[in-house]
Amino acid sequence: MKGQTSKIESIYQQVIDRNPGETEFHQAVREVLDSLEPVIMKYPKYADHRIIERICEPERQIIFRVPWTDDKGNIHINRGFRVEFNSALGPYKGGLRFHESVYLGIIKFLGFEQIFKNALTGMPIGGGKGGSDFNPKGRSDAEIMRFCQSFMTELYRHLGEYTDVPAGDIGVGGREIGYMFGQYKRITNRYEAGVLTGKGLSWGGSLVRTEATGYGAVYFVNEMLKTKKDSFEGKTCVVSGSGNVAIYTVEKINHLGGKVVAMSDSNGYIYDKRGVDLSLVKQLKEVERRRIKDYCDTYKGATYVEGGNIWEVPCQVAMPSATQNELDEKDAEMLVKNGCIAVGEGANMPTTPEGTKVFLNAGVLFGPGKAANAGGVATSALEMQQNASRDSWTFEYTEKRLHEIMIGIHKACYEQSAEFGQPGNYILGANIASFRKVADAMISQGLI
Ligand SMILES: NC(=O)C1=CN([C@@H]2O[C@H](COP(=O)(O)OP(=O)(O)OC[C@H]3O[C@@H](n4cnc5c(N)ncnc54)[C@H](OP(=O)(O)O)[C@@H]3O)[C@@H](O)[C@H]2O)C=CC1
Ligand SMILES: N=C(CCC(=O)O)C(=O)O
Repeated sequence: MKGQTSKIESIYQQVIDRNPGETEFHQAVREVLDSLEPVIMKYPKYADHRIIERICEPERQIIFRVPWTDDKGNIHINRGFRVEFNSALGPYKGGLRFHESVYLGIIKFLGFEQIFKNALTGMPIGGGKGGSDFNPKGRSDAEIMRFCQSFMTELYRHLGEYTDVPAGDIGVGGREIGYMFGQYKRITNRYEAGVLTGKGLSWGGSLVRTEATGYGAVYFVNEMLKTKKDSFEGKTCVVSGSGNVAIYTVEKINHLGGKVVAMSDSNGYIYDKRGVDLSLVKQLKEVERRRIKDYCDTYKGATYVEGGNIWEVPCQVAMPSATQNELDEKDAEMLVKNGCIAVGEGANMPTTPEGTKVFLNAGVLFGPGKAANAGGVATSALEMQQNASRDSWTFEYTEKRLHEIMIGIHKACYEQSAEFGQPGNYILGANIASFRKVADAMISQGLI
């Protein structure tokens, strides 16, 4: 065992040395590698083929300039990224993030996570991610359109339904996907519906895709609760964020009898002890693109805490659905003290390693993002399937498929955690189940 530990340690050190300063990428790699020692012991073939070293190195990293003009005619220059991380299981598949904090390290953490998340879905999709340091907040539709057109004018040459298929993430929703799809179609002169997912419903989009990540995260947590003969019924919940993932996490919690008392955005959080009025949050966020604090203009009984930490709100189920490393060790200790029994990561890597340790040591049911939030990309793959067969399914059928996929992910994670001696450790189970799938495909496809 000692030999394998030092082997994995030296691989991790190599990743740090080769990718200096990319701390979020290092963190994502560390979490997976920490699960792999028993796998390498049991199946030495993965070490023989140096699979871990190969999986930690992206197949391709694309960086490009994105010039655009604002409504006053001023010129702006942003940087675009697409990391095509691993295509062992299918075309690169993963979102695009438009946020001022984006740099290569963020895209590589997201792309690395995506490899394993996509593998867990059981769908034929590889892992990739992209985006830009462009901040869409406060920009007009016309400015967003011009940015998206410029971004796609460079990226299109790397995309294709059988090559690389982007979708949304932070700052990229239906509006942005529409503008990028239009530019792709104009340049290529092809209606290649499967090249982007999250499309509009009237032109190739899939029902349930908007709801999928949030619904799926709740389905996953519900499966964890069922192992303890429990459910969302009557549970007080907190959901961070108020974007696509957060909104539909709240919706499905409400469907299952839970009550969400707090939501947030990057300026602060609202608390409504009666349960957040989701229709108002949708109006504020999806239609008017306003701040969550405006919720209190309508509901005087609700409170808004500017710059507040949402994890100070007592709850039984916490669903971090905003961004990476938003929930740290102190937050986890506070949640456990206040009676939290389950956590579902709707966001990608929202809990710090120290926070995760607190939850695991306290016996909290913990659903890691690569498993819990896989419903979004799974439904993207269902969109690709519909596009490929020029078909469009009903909401009920698509949601049933999504639910079955999430039940399957939970089962695979639980079984692998039990096989490797830690039943209910979903981090271990998710990492091992997904790694083995990707690694076996990589071995079959030769040294490429
Ligand atoms: N969209 C998808 O299909 C999937 C998304 N995810 C992950 O879910 C998370 C949310 O994504 P999504 O809902 O699509 O994005 P949205 O842009 O729709 O919403 C993001 C939400 O998180 C908040 N937020 C973003 N950055 C920060 C920050 N640095 N600090 C505090 N709050 C922040 C935003 O607040 P504000 O408006 O103030 O910026 C907003 O409320 C991300 O981690 C994403 O990677 C995971 C799987 C699928
Ligand atoms: N942003 C997403 C969705 C990716 C996709 O639907 O291709 C994610 O899984 O993190």
